[in-house]
Amino acid sequence: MSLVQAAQNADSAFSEIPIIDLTEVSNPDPVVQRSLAGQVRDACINVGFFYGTNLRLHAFVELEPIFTTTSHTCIEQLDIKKTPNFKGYTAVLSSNNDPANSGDMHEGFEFGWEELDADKTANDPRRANDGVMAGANVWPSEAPGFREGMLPYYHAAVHLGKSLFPLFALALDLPSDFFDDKTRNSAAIMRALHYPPQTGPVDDRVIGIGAHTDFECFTMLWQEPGIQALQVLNANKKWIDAPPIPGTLVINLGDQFARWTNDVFRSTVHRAINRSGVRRYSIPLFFGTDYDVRLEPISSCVSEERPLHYDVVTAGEYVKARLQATSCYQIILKFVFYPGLGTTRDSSNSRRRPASMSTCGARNYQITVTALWAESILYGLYTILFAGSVYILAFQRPKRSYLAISITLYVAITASMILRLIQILMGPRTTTNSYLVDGVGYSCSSEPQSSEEIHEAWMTDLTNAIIDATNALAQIAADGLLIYRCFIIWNRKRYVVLPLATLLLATTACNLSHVYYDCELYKMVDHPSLPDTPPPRWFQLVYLSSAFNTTSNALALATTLRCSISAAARIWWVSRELGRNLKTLSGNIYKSAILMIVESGAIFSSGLIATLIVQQTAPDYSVIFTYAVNPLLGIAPTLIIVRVGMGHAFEVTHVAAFQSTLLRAGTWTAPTALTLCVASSTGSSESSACETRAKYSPVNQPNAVDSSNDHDHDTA
Ligand SMILES: O=C(O)CCC(=O)C(=O)O
Ligand SMILES: [Fe+2]
Repeated sequence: MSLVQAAQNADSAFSEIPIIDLTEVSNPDPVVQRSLAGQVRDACINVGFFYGTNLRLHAFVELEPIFTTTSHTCIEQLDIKKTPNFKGYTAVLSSNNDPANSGDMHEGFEFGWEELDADKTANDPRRANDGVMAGANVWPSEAPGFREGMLPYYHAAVHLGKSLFPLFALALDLPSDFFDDKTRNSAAIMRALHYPPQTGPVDDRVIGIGAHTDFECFTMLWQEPGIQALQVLNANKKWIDAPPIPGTLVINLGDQFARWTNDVFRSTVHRAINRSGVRRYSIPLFFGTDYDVRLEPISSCVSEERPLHYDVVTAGEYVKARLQATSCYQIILKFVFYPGLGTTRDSSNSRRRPASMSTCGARNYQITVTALWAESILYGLYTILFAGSVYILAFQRPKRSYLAISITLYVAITASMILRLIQILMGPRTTTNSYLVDGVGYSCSSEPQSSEEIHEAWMTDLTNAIIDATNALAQIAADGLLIYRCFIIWNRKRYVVLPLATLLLATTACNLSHVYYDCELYKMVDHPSLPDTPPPRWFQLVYLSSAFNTTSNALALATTLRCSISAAARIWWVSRELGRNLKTLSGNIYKSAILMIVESGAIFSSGLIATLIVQQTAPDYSVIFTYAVNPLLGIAPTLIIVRVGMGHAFEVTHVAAFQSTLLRAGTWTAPTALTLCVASSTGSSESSACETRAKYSPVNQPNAVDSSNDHDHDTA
């Protein structure tokens, strides 16, 4: 009978799970293999589950310490939501396998391939291809025996799992080595699960593990003897018990096989409820193909009467989408801080110390209040500076554009501060009941969010979108000014500012994309029929928004830093040359340093760098820096604007005449083409320009300078 015919005639109203003796699983005799494959084929087509007996695999793993002795602080550090690769600890109720349910009543610990000698795994090139799971396992430091106990069992189970693939291949009328090149990297994930007992009336929406299918090729499940919990759904929608049978493993098919076989092999729905009155342990090993393998249907499983059931995706894409939908159930909020740098994750899965859940509750509130204080104090200083800039520039018509930049910056930064304040005042639960990892806010409690919390989360997402837009505007104004100043300081050399302008353009494009995806996110959560579990598009949007935010932050930092370095370098060089040649600057080193810091916008770049460092080293406190850096974005350019207004700004103008004057006077020794003058920036301050020159010129010949070249080049 063909596979398609067998599937059409399948009898899936089973009342028990078949048992297959796998003693001979490694016997190469084709007759033995075919007989075994026949039994496997029947079980896979009709039930999707079977018990394997005589496996010579001994799971004796002591799970007690990991779930009872290990301290909560230790284990919470390894929360799966804080690791970048879905490995680590899952708390009770923090995953949800059945979208109709409210959370799974189990906790678990998840890990993947690792050599017993951990150093070997780190350098194993085969592991580079582990898709969403790529990256090291995490192990609880307080239970060192856990790793040593689990890994030998893991290796033995993976070995056994590999030996089952030829049987599945033969069962599908394929050559026995069909899966060899698709299972080179053992995409095998093991979970140690602990089910607390559920006694008394049990809410059907909160059970051990809700109804689900597994997502890999097949699962090999060890169950603690003597405790019934696992149930399998038959075609009559009846739950059939699959009790533990000593010496066996339950083997069930997952969605990868269902996709590959166009549902000829069944990925059967199952669940677990521990009503035994005592806690229960189980250890599933989810065995998939390599993540880059495309789940293309086997041709013998597709026909006219059985058309294609699924789109083709890679195993990695499929597993990732399912993992996200299951384990991120609690993520409702999305915060992105400016300038951010709220998210600094690089996409290469590099591990960083996550913000810990210890910032939840009152502590988070305290940190937020401290951050607000820091921001307010700096904002106060900024306001004084801004008022000063308006006072100085209000009557200087040629400098109207400086005044416009100062006002734009102040309005944008004030708006973002006010919005942030509104966000905090309107979202007290969010402030006290969430923690941040990589720019995504998580609820601290494992309870599903109340409608008030969800409402607050919407508000947060909305205000975030607006704050991001105002920050984008402030960024353009601030960086635009810095770049323009560089242009002036570098004597209008285009090659200096063109790369900076390109960087600013790229930053703006990323910022706008970031705002766009924030708005899309808001639109999505604002929908009246928001599903309990975030749909895949939600994750896509969070990912895109975060990716653009990270990129724009990186570009903004690059732009600001390059501007600061270019300006500071030029100022330093010019001052040094002056000092060396005119020999009167030695007393002004201090002044030059201040000049370099203020006029290069280094105050802001230093703030950004400090924020990044704190995010990496003490992420719990990074909020304080993230808030404080906001007014700095205004302070740095406004300081420059004030100096320009007062006629003290550093200008390197085209004063060949000055140089030649000095040369003529025999005081100029630099062989370079340095053309410089420290002067004020307006035509009206001509005298102060000359004074400055006079001060720097030992021969005191200001009148010899051709002032016609010396008029303000800076009438932006
Ligand atoms: O623990 C069990 O019995 C079932 C576990 C399971 O189905 C799973 O983790 O996918
Ligand atoms: Fe399962």
